[in-house]
Amino acid sequence: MSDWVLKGTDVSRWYGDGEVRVHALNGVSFEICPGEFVVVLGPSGSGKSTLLNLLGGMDSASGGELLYGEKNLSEMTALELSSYRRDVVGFVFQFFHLIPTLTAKENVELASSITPGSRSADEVLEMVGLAERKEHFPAQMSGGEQQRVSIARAIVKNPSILLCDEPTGALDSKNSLAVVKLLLDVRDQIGCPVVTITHNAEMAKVADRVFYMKDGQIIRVEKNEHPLKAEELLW
Ligand SMILES: Nc1ncnc2c1ncn2[C@@H]1O[C@H](COP(=O)(O)OP(=O)(O)OP(=O)(O)O)[C@@H](O)[C@H]1O
Repeated sequence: MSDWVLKGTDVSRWYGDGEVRVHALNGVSFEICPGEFVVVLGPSGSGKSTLLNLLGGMDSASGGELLYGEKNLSEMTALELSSYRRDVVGFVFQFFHLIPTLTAKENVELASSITPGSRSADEVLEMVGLAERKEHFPAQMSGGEQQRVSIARAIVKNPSILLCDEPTGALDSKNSLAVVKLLLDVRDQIGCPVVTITHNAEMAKVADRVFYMKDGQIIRVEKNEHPLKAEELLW
């Protein structure tokens, strides 16, 4: 068994051609290891979302190799990539993206219904502390609660990797801390690695490793020997 879940070697993503070519990602190499919590930090335009989209199979690299097990994501067929997104990856977005006409439980069940081997919606809603609110619609819930539902929706599939794009970006400090704590709990209970983009450098203190990005490159990887607990953060 390999000691990584995803491994990128010289991964690039560019848009356009000739003089107008934009290098969103410029030859990055990295590994995402089992059970680790990775925070990706960097200024706007540094390539964070591009990297996350490649890891999630929502976009394909222009060059280099991105391996999940023995499979290069860039060489997968559309059908294989679709299964990868459905069965392997859990996504959490800044603005939750819940379906407004479905209850919390129905939002979660929609995800479990398309993925074989999923957990039960009741179980994961309990895990995220929303057992009492599962029949509520998104509009009847706070932003923090909606993000909890979106985390439940991501983990009900038993993902092999959880990807989060600014999961606290739309939340106040109290709810942000609760979401960080929940993501750490999820990592501990499900055991999947978590990769999260943030603009908040404080969040990096709970990470096992921090990827610092600039101009389409990972310019530094920092390993935290003693990651903080969510309760210790000064948000
Ligand atoms: N579809 C696209 N076509 C052309 N250029 C793009 C496209 N997507 C991203 N880019 C460019 O690639 C670079 C990296 O963008 P990316 O969204 O990955 O940065 P980011 O670090 O996530 O930024 P932010 O923090 O603002 O979300 C930027 O210069 C961006 O303008």
